[in-house]
Amino acid sequence: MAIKVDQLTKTYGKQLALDNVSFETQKNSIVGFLGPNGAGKSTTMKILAGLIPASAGTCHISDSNIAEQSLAAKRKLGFLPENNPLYTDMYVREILQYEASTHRIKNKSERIDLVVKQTGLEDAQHKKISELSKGYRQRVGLALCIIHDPEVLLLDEPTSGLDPNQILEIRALIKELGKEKTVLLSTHLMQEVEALCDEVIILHQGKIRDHFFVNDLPNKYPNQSLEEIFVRLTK
Ligand SMILES: Nc1ncnc2c1ncn2[C@@H]1O[C@H](COP(=O)(O)OP(=O)(O)OP(=O)(O)O)[C@@H](O)[C@H]1O
Repeated sequence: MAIKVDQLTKTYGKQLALDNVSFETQKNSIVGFLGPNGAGKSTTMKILAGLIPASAGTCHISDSNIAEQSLAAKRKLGFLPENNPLYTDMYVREILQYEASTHRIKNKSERIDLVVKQTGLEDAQHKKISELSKGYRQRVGLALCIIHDPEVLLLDEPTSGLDPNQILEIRALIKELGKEKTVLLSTHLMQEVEALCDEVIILHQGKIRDHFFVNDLPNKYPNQSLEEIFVRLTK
C-alpha cells in the first residue's frame, strides 16, 4: 500500500465535496485519478498533501497518518498543484536550493544536479522562472516535487495547458518517475491514462464510481473504450 484513503469526507460549508471516499493504491503504480470538473480530485489531493483538513476519515502515505504524523507523511510525498504556482522572480537553481533547504537536504548541490538532470533542466537551470515556457515551468514543478526523493507523487493535471510536444515530454518524465514512485495523477485526458497508468480511479460527485487495473479493463468492460466507461460512470 502506498496511498490509503479511508472513509474520507470533506465539506466546504454546505458543499459536500467528498462523500465517504475509500481507496488503496499499489506501491510504484501510476494511478489515473479521473472525474468531471468538481468531482473532488483536487480536494482529495490537497487533503493528502496536508494542505487542508478532512471533515472525517483518515489518509495514510506509506503507513504515516497525514493528520497525526504529518511531518513523516509530508517527507514521503511531493505535490504538484493544479496551475503549478511558482515564484516567477526566482531563478531555477535558486528555487531548488530554497526547496532543498526546507527539506534539510544534505549535499544540496549534488542533489540539485541530479534532479536537474532527471527533469531535463540542464539548459534552464540558470534562467529566471518568468523566462521559461509552460513546459519548462512544469519541469521545475516536478523537480521541486522530487527534490527530497519522496515515495509518492501527487500530480494535479500536470499536462493541462501544454502544447502537444510539451505534453509528450512531461508524460515521458512522469513515466520515468513512476518506475520507482507511486504517482496519483489527475487528468481529463484519456489518452494520457492509456499512455501512463497502471490503475484508474473514477470519481464523480465526491464518490468513487470505480477503481480498476488498466490490464483488467478488457475483462471488466469488454469492447468499451476508457472514454465510454468514463462517460457512463459519470453521467
Ligand atoms: N475552497 C472551496 N470552497 C468551497 N467549495 C469548494 C472549494 N474548493 C472546491 N470546492 C467545491 O468542492 C467540489 C470539488 O472540487 P474540486 O476542486 O476538488 O474538484 P476537481 O475534481 O478537482 O475539479 P476540476 O477537474 O475542475 O479541477 C466542487 O463542487 C467545488 O466547487
